[in-house]
Amino acid sequence: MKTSQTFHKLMQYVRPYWFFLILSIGLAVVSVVTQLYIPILFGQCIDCMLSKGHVDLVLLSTYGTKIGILILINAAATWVMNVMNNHMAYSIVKDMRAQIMFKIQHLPLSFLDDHGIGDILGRMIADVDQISDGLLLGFTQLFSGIITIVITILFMFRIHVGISVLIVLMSPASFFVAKWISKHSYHMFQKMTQTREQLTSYIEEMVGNEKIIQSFGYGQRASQTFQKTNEDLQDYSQKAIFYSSLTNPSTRFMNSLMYALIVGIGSIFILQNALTVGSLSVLLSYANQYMRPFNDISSVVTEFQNALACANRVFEIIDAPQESPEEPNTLIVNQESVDWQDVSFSYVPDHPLIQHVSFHVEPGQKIAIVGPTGCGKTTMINLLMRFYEMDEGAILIDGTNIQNVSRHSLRQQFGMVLQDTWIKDATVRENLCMGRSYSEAEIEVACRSCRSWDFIEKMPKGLDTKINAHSLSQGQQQLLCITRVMLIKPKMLILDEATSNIDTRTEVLVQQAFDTLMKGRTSFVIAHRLSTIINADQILVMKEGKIIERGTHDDLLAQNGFYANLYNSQFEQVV
Ligand SMILES: Nc1ncnc2c1ncn2[C@@H]1O[C@H](COP(=O)(O)OP(=O)(O)OP(=O)(O)O)[C@@H](O)[C@H]1O
Repeated sequence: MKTSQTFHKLMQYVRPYWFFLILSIGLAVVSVVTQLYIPILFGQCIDCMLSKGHVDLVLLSTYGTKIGILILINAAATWVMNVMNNHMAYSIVKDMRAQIMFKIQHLPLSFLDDHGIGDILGRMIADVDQISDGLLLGFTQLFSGIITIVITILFMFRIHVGISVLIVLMSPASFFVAKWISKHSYHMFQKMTQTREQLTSYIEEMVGNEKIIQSFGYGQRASQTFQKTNEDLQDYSQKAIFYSSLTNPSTRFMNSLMYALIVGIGSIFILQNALTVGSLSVLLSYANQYMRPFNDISSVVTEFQNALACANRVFEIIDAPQESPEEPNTLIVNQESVDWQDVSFSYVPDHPLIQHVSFHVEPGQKIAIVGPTGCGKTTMINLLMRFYEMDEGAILIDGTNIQNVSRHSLRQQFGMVLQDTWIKDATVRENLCMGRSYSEAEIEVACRSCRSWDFIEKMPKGLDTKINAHSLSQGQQQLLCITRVMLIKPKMLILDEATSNIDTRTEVLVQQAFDTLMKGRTSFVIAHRLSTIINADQILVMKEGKIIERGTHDDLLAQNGFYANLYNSQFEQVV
């Protein structure tokens, strides 16, 4: 997106706060006018001091009082303006984060899969903070800076046209120096933001998987990669700061040159009686006031450019195409029969994955999907739940095409227990109920039937014990997740069996809990251990996205094909 487009989009977030913006600009005018009038009064004070022993004290005290009042008005206006600006900047940032959060919930899963959590976190937290800093600086310094420049020119020209023209002509020099520097720093700020993003993702990945890293002895390699990215970040940050820190000294140098020139030329005008000493002091003070916003604006521009780079990344999320609009129809399920009709799908165009898959599931049947890793088992579930939309074919539930009903009503029919358990930092009860209300008896029955009551009962406060993912074993987490689904009483089930990292005794419990849950429900089971699906009504054997064999366990063993091989090899391993 072009910088002007990003700026325009950013301004749309400012629009709801137009009242505060106008108030802030009004207060900036008051602050600038009072600030500029004070030097005039000081100049008049100087001209009251005619010579040694000749001071007009009455006039001096009148000017003194006026100066005092103006200082008070200036302080009050500046303070209220800052409060307004803070309110605007933080409100805009709040709106932006809310919109990103909303958007994330409506983005297709493919966007989240492609970008990763670290990247999205970085955009939502660090980038939005940077936008807030840029906006705050923009509101506080850009507006008052521009107003200062305009009003100072008017005040200066009233005092002496010649010197005012000199000041106005010389001022762009320092501005262009600053602009040249900020162009270079923008590039570095962009690299700095990208690298910071990489670092966030990397830390998140490494800390989240610390146990695996330790067990593989990958720590040193991980540290080296971390160190390289960390050093890059240091390098880009230092370069960005190096360029941007050049702005102030170089513009100040240009200003000092101009200051010296005004004093030289001004003294000639005083000698010719065309200017008083007081007026020259006012002009010098104005030259200073006039140049300050240029210096401020140049550093604001640098900061604002950084904010625009971040805004660009934030808008990439906000503007990303949403999931296709929801169908108004609701899926009503009575029988729970499922039909897959010639379904094909690929994540990447021209790389077909699921190819012409068709099968029929009778109500209440248990369907097991087996096959080597990467054959597309999880993808089948992604299509059934419409996390991804199929390219061809149709899936019908009780004769209704799932494409023609709302995703929400489709997903409501299913209870899912996945390998990755999700335990909130909350009480056992909150983890089980997930915002719904159940009676104490309902919870206990569900817990008992799903074999989780034994360990919940032993907890210090039972259902009201606070838990998190680290305070429970993998098996206990699984049992809680199964109980959670049991409480919802879904019509159909999707189970991704996670029996690999739990002990044999708990595995038996989990299996019993799964069996209880599946009783009478149409269930899709992604099976990793074939011993757990021997009693499935239909086993679909997948290879490279196609169903290559199907039937019951006994049918498939009798076929003595791929499944029989797979089963025998697992069985041999166990023996
Ligand atoms: N979001 C994605 N974008 C692109 N390719 C993907 C995506 N998700 C999965 N794949 C690829 O699709 C193929 C099938 O993945 P899938 O997760 O369905 O396999 P699986 O049979 O469930 O494997 P496993 O048994 O290891 O869980 C794999 O080659 C995988 O790399």
